[in-house]
Amino acid sequence: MNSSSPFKLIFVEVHDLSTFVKGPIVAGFLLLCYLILSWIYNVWFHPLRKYPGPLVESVSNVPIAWHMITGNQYHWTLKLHQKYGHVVRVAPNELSYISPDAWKDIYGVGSKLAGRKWKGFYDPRNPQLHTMQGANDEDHPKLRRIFSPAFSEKALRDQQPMLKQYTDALVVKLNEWVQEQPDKPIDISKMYNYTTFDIMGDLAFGESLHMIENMKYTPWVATQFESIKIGTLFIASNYLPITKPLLELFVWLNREAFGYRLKVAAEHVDRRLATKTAKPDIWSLALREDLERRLDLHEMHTHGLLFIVAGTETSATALSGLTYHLLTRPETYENLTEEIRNAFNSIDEMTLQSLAKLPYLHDCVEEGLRVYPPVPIGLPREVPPEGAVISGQWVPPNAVVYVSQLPAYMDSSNFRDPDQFIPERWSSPEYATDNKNVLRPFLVGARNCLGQSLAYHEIRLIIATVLFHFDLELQECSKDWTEQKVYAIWEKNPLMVRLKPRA
Ligand code: HEM
Repeated sequence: MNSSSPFKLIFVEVHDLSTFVKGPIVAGFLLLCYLILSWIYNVWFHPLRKYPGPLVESVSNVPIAWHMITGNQYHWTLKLHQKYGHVVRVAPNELSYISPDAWKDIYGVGSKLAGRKWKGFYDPRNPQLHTMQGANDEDHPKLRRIFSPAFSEKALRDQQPMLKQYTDALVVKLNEWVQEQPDKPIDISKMYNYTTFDIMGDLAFGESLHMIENMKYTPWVATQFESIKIGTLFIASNYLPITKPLLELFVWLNREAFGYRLKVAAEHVDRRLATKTAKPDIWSLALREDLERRLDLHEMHTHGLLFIVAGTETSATALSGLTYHLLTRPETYENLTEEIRNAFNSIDEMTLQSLAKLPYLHDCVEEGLRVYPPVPIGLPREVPPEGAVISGQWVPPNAVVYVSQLPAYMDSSNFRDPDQFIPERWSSPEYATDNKNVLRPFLVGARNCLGQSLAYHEIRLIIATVLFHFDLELQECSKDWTEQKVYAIWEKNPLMVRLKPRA
């Protein structure tokens, strides 16, 4: 035996073992060879080798998958950007950006990447993607044209009575709470969720989900949070293909549960379609006669599901973040409350249009979206076969790229005092050097958020209604409320506040 050759040593010794033991040893050896070769390739030959990033992240997908499943992706990406600058190689084939120009290059109008949603993140089996959100570049504008009239300023004006109906119901419930148990704190974040779900139920299904009324989630709505969290496991498995068979088995074993979300959405949509109603909801505008593209029944169901997923938790998250930050900065809270209470003598005077004109409310909402964006991570796109120039640098085909939202908003190269909640930065010359156009919580370009105007109206109306009627006090147990995990979206903790009817 030649003792100078370790490979020979292994093979000779393996040769003497039983086949039962030999198999795993050979497989392990081959796996090790594969890993070493791929590490060498990733460091010295990979087309992204020139991009800055830590060595381990550049050679292996384990760190990104780990941070994803432990809910730590945002904090980890932020640290990497603070160390390596505006673009970081966060995984062998993946780049994260935090510069304003990257928004335009990746998602902007005319970008060839905008519609190339990375399948590792946007799983084609997810029914929510059998919609405009998952449509190709040819079909997307046609589908979007079907629904955009339902989100126009005119439609939103028509929907105002419905929006006010739910904010009134919220006030009734909050008043009942205060009268029955004046000293007992309430989870205001949950109340916001109930409100946005009831509103979207009305818009997408023509009926309330009765969550404000019952003060609890329906089982169907509760599965939305679980499914998003489980979804993170599926995304992570794309980085570690070895785990895929296990997850596939899990899907197969739970196939009924996976179908449940679409099934219930379909029942709601069917009920709405069977109702002849003059209500100005989404379907009254989406089923017009003059359309070049018609939806089949499955697409109606999947779009119903999309609106509920996209248009509820997001707005409620923005509201919760805004409320928390207002309550941690008493001066700001008082200024905003004063602006709202001075602007209206009664709640009936409060309209979507009048709220949109309140300057301090505007600045607070923008700042709330900056420090606590509902989608804090990056939404990945795949570079097309011809490659692309992003933020002034060439990126090779098939690389996965995105702008990481919260890391971009928390970086001192974009904002002065980035981790402070300072609404004044949106209007004061003191903050003129802030890179304000990096704030894109609704994305940019043709694939941006269809419900952006609705979301702004909802956020303004709900926060203004609450502050008009009540004084709020943050409870000690929620002092560190933003210390939360992120599973694509925030895993929100209860936001406990004490309410007092305004004096
Ligand atoms: C603060 C609240 C909201 C935020 C931050 C937000 C953010 C976003 C973002 C980042 C996207 C792009 C998703 C992607 O590329 O994967 C998106 C898409 C979308 N959002 Fe929102 N959203 C909000 C509220 C709403 C509301 C109230 C609706 C109403 C139903 C809505 C409906 C949609 C739809 C339909 C899309 C898909 C658009 C397309 O693919 O063309 N969103 N939203």
